[in-house]
Amino acid sequence: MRLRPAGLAAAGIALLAWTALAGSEFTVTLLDYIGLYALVALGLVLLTGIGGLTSFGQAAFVGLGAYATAWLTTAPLPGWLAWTGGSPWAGLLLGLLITGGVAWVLGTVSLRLSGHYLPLGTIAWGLSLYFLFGTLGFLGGYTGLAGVPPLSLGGVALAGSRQLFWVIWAVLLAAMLLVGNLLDSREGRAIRALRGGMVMAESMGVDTARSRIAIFIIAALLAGLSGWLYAHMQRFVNPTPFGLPIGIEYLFMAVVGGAGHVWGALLGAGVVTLLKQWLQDILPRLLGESGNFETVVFGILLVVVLQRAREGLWPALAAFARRVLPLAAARRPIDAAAAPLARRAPPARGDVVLEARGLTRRFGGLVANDGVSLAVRAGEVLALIGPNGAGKSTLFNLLSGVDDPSSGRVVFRGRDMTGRPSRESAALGLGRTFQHVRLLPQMNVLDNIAIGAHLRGRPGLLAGLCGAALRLDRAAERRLLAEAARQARRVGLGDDLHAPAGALPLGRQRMLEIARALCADPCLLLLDEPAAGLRHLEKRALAQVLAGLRDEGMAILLVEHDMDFVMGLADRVVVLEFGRKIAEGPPERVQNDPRVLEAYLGGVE
Ligand SMILES: Nc1ncnc2c1ncn2[C@@H]1O[C@H](COP(=O)(O)OP(=O)(O)OP(=O)(O)O)[C@@H](O)[C@H]1O
Repeated sequence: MRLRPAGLAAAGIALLAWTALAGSEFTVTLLDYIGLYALVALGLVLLTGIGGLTSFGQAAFVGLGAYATAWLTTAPLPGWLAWTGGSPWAGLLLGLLITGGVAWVLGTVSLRLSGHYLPLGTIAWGLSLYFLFGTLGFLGGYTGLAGVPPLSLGGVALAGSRQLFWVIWAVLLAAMLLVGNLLDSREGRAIRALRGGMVMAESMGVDTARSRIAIFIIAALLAGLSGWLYAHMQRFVNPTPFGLPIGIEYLFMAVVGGAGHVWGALLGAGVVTLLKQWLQDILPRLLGESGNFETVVFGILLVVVLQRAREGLWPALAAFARRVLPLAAARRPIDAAAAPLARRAPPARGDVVLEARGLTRRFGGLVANDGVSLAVRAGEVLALIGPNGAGKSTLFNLLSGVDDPSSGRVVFRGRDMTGRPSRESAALGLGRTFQHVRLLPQMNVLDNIAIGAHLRGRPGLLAGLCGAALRLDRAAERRLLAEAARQARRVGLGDDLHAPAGALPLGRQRMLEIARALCADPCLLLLDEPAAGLRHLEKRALAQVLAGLRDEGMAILLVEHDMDFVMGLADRVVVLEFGRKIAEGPPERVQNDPRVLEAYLGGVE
């Protein structure tokens, strides 16, 4: 008999409940702290491990949640808040509102930063909020606010750690369930796509700025929720637990546990909290003097984890469990009977789909594209060729909305798309692949392909996030996955649906990118060197797929260096040299054009 992961989780929860009932006061208090820390680490899993945005400032959001409720429940309230009666539940509402609002403002400002500037930005506001907590008189300065009342449910005060245990862990498990649901959805794929790079995500139609803000706010709300529980557990708040060192510790928990996995948050919080406790006991005894030696050990451990198990402990633990336990594979069934997704009205064969009108792109003094014009029609394959550095990739970026021309216009399906973001072209039916494949290697083939269908399931962001978290999106999700499976089969990936995309050989990864583009129901495909790195048979299969798509009326523009591939497939060829178009026409004519031979061979006798 095979064990189901959900069964294992239920056994773990039962063990936890038993520990809470039978364990000592000390053990239960430790479990309470693990639960509180895991809530914050869960936000970091979403934000950092999955969304790729590193934050050192989460402790400050915990502080906002804690101070909001501590103030509301202890201070003399102004008239407009009198209706709350100083209730902890109103404190929760206020805390979440303040945390969400501050996160929205900070996110709007700091998520514009990229690379290492973003973590530096989070350190800056993490420090600022910490000092703000200590400076504001009505928050009690560095002494803090005392006399915070306990939570009460149905008239029963939850004053002890044993009673609070049930609340903390119920909140944590519910949050883990909701975040897990969210990640297993259309919005979740969009969030995961952020890690594959903004260019890829935007090309699939994801509004990356909105998705980044959304996960930033969700992570902050989870931290604020933890702060609320913390304040009513401690019954006292001061700034110390909300400073930068604790912010770093939260990140440490997520990284150690496995920042890319929901369960990694719990594992990391558990391991770090227990280890810290143990080290604080044992190190002073071993060394014969007191001090924060555990911090030194944590620093060393972090280096070891980053070197030896960069993905954290959870993937290693899961792999071990798969080896020793008869675990059932978690495969989502594909509902072949799911209603097909709606399709866009295709352009008539022969209609101009995409036009470049006098495109020029200058990089300083270098003119990478110089007044290039071309048109791609429905039902044809147009190949863009030219020696290295001729300006093909630059033109591709202009046509797909990744870059803006210095002058000239891009017209797609009759609309001027010059200067518009690539997701708007994607919405109009432009699908693309990349010169260097961009996919999510850990995610399976099916989900990678389904990212392409992002714009074909269309609830707004908030409805999408809530619907996914509450599993209200299952019917739509079945249709998206059925479509992804259909496209996978179309390019010959039908047997690889559940394999991690990173495990495929390069040729099949390129096919995956084509299936992902097809999943968007495009009328134009831009393929950047699709045959690069493919073996002979793979190239033949690719040519067959592309010829089939052309016969269905697809417009295809491809950049390619492999001349046999181009000449066998293309209906027309455009040749660039030094950024200028030097020839255009059917393959046989272009092949014999003296200017083309000159460009490629450096002259003809
Ligand atoms: N972001 C940039 N900044 C400065 N110069 C650039 C930039 N992108 C491209 N270039 C320059 O523009 C010219 C055209 O480059 P591009 O990559 O478009 O050529 P290509 O035909 O795609 O070459 P390859 O076949 O080698 O990929 C090159 O001289 C390149 O160095």
